[in-house]
Amino acid sequence: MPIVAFDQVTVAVETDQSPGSKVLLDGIDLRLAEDRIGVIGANGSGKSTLLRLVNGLLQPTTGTVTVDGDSTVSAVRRVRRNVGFVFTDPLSQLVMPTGREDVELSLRRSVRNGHERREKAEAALQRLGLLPLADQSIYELSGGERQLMALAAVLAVNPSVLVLDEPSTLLDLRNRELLRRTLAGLEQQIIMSTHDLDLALDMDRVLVVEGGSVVFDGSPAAAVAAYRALCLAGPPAFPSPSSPGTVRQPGAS
Ligand SMILES: Nc1ncnc2c1ncn2[C@@H]1O[C@H](COP(=O)(O)OP(=O)(O)OP(=O)(O)O)[C@@H](O)[C@H]1O
Repeated sequence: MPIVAFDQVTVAVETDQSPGSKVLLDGIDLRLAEDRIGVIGANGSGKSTLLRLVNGLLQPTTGTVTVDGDSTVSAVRRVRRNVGFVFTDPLSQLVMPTGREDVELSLRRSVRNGHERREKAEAALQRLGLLPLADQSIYELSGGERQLMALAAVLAVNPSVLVLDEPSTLLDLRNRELLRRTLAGLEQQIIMSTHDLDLALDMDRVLVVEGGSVVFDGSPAAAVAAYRALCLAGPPAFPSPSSPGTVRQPGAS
């Protein structure tokens, strides 16, 4: 598996509301080498910000993020070839009139031959049961259908790391199960944020993000318990340090 490493990462931005800098992430030190990594946490805790660092969509203010040793700043092109990113909102990703055209577009750089490209696009659509919808306008698809279409476009290029930002938000139960089965069958390393705690339990390792810090890092069951405690009882109701996994205090490096 690839290794995604965060070394002393902070992200800070300036906004009209905070002319100094607003810290979105602080003290992130991670070495992600497992096949399936989940990221959970409350709204606005910093999950998307963390994920966007992995393929260089966002650059750290301080510290470094690397994917198999490639910096997301100095080697961003190589990182982007290796890391596929699926956005929460499929309309921020799907730019062509139909899903088929979108999948073919994403293959344009890696597959020069038009016939081969069409075949690969067909296979990617087939894998997610999307062939019947492939030639329909993106705007005529339901939100969930679009979400699967965006996943198909990213999977078509076979990235070695797949980053998914809340991929099941728009999916019904049947399509959520299709997503689970599809993800389970992939050889890629997966890093996924989700509010769906069942999906989180499918992972090998789960990070809990709160207030821009990773406050728990460990097994899925322990992480979900930590997150529930955090939400329901309020901080600092984390599991005791003897629980499986690592409890981290916000801001600690
Ligand atoms: N460019 C930006 N400028 C200012 N604030 C930002 C910026 N990007 C994100 N934020 C803020 O940073 C915090 C974390 O945002 P982020 O999108 O990472 O949260 P999240 O955990 O993914 O939330 P959700 O579960 O609601 O999707 C939020 O308070 C958000 O408003």
